[in-house]
Amino acid sequence: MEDLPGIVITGASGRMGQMLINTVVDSDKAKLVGAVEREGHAWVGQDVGVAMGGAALGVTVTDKPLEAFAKAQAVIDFTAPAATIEFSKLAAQARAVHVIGTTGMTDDEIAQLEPASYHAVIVRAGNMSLGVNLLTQLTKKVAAALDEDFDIEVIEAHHHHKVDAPSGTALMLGEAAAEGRGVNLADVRDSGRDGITGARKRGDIGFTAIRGGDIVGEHDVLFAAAGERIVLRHLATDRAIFARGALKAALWGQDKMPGQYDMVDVLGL
Ligand SMILES: NC(=O)C1=CN([C@@H]2O[C@H](COP(=O)(O)OP(=O)(O)OC[C@H]3O[C@@H](n4cnc5c(N)ncnc54)[C@H](O)[C@@H]3O)[C@@H](O)[C@H]2O)C=CC1
Ligand SMILES: O=C(O)C1=N[C@H](C(=O)O)C[C@H](O)C1
Repeated sequence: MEDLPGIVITGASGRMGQMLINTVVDSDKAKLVGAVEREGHAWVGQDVGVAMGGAALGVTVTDKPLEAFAKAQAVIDFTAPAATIEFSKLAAQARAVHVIGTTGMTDDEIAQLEPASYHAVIVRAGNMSLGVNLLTQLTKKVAAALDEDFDIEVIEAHHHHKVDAPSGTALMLGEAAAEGRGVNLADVRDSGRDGITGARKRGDIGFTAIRGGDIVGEHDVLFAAAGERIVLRHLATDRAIFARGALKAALWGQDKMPGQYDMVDVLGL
């Protein structure tokens, strides 16, 4: 037990934070050594197991991330963009692997992770599941095989609490489609149609976001041409798939050189 890699979970009270804590506690390959929440959060100072409504886990929720990271081999972070940028600096200081699931980061925010990656391993992906990462590879292949007679649309659906759109997964799938086509997503991205939009532009990659209820995460990549359609689909029904992927990434990163990686690297796809 003592030799197992120690993991800190940030955003401990969140939907993913709680799922990650349970996943690490249930694992025989890692141990939970820290739980971080934002300053002023009601859980700070409480045992994280008790705060979650269960038995004590011997880990007190803290709002001092560096103190927690210093005791860990990996930090698993599903929080918010500003917090993730700050955590990247602290995880690098502690030489801990930083697994980032946070989505909704701008290009400028993503660029701010680079200095940390000179000192520590960063694994970042908008979706940590095996199924979605496999779907990105399929999307790339299908997009490469078809020409612009096929309009590409990415349609995603999530629960009503989600704050960013399109989802990180939708953007991963859009990037994969653009790569297959040999174009830059930024040049062909069409998000948020509303009003008199004009006819669809040939070669564009469109995005539609649905928000409702407790949908965990659903993604379709639609290839639509005259007379036929292909739909590639992933349905997430349990957040455990993301937590399992994140833990796998934390363990995978233990013997890697500092740098930025993604789940395609971790899964060897
Ligand atoms: N990459 C993937 O596979 C997945 C990514 N996500 C992403 O993970 C993120 C979190 O999702 P949820 O858990 O649903 O959200 P949530 O809102 O339930 O949880 C976020 C947590 O982060 C905490 N937090 C925010 N700022 C903080 C700070 N400065 N220090 C410490 N804690 C802080 C909040 O208090 C909250 O507990 C989102 O960006 C979401 O899109 C979610 C599922 C899968
Ligand atoms: O916020 C979520 O819940 C999810 N976020 C990720 C995304 O933005 O794609 C992954 C998953 O779909 C759930």
